[in-house]
Amino acid sequence: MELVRGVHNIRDRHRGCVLTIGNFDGVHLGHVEVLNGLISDAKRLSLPSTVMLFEPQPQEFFAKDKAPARLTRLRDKLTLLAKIGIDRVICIAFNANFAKLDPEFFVEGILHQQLGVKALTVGDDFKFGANRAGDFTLLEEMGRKLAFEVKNTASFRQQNCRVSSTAIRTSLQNGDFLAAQQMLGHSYTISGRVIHGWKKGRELGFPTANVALKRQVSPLHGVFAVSVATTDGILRGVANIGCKPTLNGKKTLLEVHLFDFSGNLYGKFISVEIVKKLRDEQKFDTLAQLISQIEIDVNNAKQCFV
Ligand SMILES: Cc1cc2nc3c(=O)[nH]c(=O)nc-3n(C[C@H](O)[C@H](O)[C@H](O)COP(=O)(O)O)c2cc1C
Ligand SMILES: Nc1ncnc2c1ncn2[C@@H]1O[C@H](COP(=O)(O)OP(=O)(O)O)[C@@H](O)[C@H]1O
Repeated sequence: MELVRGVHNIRDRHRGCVLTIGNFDGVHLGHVEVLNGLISDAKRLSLPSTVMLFEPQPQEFFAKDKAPARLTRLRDKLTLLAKIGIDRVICIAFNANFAKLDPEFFVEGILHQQLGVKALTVGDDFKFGANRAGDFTLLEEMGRKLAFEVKNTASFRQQNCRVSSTAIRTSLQNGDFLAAQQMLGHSYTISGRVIHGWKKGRELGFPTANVALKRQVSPLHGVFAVSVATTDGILRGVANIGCKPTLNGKKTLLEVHLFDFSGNLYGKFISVEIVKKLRDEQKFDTLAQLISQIEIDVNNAKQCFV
């Protein structure tokens, strides 16, 4: 799969494609439905299936810290899109200039002239351009004028509910990982590089691999049983997503203590699959109390895997 970063990197050889546009946060089953339609159109027209996505996601650009927590960071979106069989991703830097683009210019200048779109698929609620003034009706009109097909995909539903990133976040927040997994079509994982922490974990007897959450502010908080993909294979463990109030921490981190492991993970990329919530994070009066509780957490997490 080819990745094109930014409008300025679109070249003549990218002209002629079948396109869909969106955030694809989670790359859930609703997205997969759209993407499979895109791939079959691409085959029919013998053109590359192309996904245009935005980084940061527009809501993150506008609402900053108040934007909803992300389900998947760009790297994981790209892995999932490649697995589905998408040929090309165009990742647009969503900034103040892009947000100001006139909807007609976006369609005529970028989609038509630069990308030579022959078929465009968008979700049923797609809005675009300055003030979200562009909509499906405008796309249809411009498609007729500029000779490209326009398709609107109906909502993908499960048990009478529309599968959406919001519904998945809600399931995760309610601790219903099974429902989240059913909507995602894959398990919920948080991934990232292991960074240095306060080196307190080893003193407490529970070293923890710390993952910075960056854009993927977690929709989850608390202590969880986890299954972790590392370069040493799949390992099990227990994780805390929180700011460690007992040590007066401020920043939310994902910290994982792996069972039966004593290697060095700094700088390595790990994917943490959340299996079950064990409890909420707590502020303890003493470190001894925290250690006793983590011992209980370890036992409870191990029970999840028997
Ligand atoms: C299973 C588990 C549960 C934890 N629960 C809490 C908690 O309830 N409250 C808290 O303040 N810190 C909690 N922590 C975080 C520890 O305080 C933290 O791992 C420790 O301070 C080490 O930090 P470091 O990796 O930066 O050295 C937990 C850690 C783990 C592994
Ligand atoms: N069982 C284990 N689980 C997690 N990390 C481990 C384990 N054993 C060793 N490590 C290593 O130790 C580091 C964590 O030790 P810790 O004292 O908590 O330091 P830090 O505060 O930098 O995270 C991890 O990043 C990893 O490289």
